[in-house]
Amino acid sequence: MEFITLALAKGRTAKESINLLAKTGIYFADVSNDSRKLVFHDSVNKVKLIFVKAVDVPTYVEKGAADLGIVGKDNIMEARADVYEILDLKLGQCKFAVAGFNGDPLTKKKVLKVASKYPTVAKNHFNQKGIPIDTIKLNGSVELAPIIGLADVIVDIVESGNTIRENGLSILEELDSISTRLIVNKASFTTKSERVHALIHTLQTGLE
Ligand SMILES: Nc1ncnc2c1ncn2[C@@H]1O[C@H](COP(=O)(O)OP(=O)(O)OP(=O)(O)O)[C@@H](O)[C@H]1O
Ligand SMILES: O=P(O)(O)OC[C@H]1O[C@H](OP(=O)(O)OP(=O)(O)O)[C@H](O)[C@@H]1O
Repeated sequence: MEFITLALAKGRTAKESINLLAKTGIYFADVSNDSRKLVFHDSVNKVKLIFVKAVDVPTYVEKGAADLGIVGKDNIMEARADVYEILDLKLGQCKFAVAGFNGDPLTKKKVLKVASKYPTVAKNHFNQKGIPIDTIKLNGSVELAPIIGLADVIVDIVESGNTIRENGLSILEELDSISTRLIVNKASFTTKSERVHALIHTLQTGLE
């Protein structure tokens, strides 16, 4: 039997994802927090696990470098990758929100300056509302942008709300709910149908 390749997002959801896989019997003996290793094998179930930066998982799966991927809905939406989104793994639950200073009307400015790690998501949202924006792509500490005057508002992830609160910002609009999803390469879904469906079924059972 050939190995099937699963791309797993590094970062805050990695440990829980690996625990979920282990619960279903897909087990990688040498995975450890301290290791810098990026490729692991479950030779019983013939699954090859590759550790990929979260933002890159949709690309690996769309291009067929991985048959399946485990990644946040935020990264799937931003990448607009042509993949199948199959399961909600219910990990990494948070939501997208527009945040800024309370009382700042969103439409006062001619062109709203929006800072985000997710410029495509931000553009889509404000396009739908007919509000013209300039996006400023940042890679972290996005909440700084309105404070420093780099942007009027941000589009970012909110979970506990602590980061927003502790930086004197408020949620101005709540957008999509986010959680970790299982995605599948479209060709693999057909050509490796048996293996892919078995893995989907295994994960589904683990979620129950
Ligand atoms: N505060 C949060 N609470 C819950 N889930 C979150 C939170 N922030 C991010 N996530 C989810 O976890 C995934 C991984 O987040 P993480 O911050 O580890 O990735 P990243 O932003 O790619 O990391 P890095 O900061 O190293 O670039 C995100 O894509 C998102 O789906
Ligand atoms: O509502 P909270 O529970 O405070 O979580 C939200 C924060 O978590 C994420 O940041 P992350 O920790 O990935 O740091 P970053 O600034 O480097 O993106 C996100 O971008 C928010 O800043």
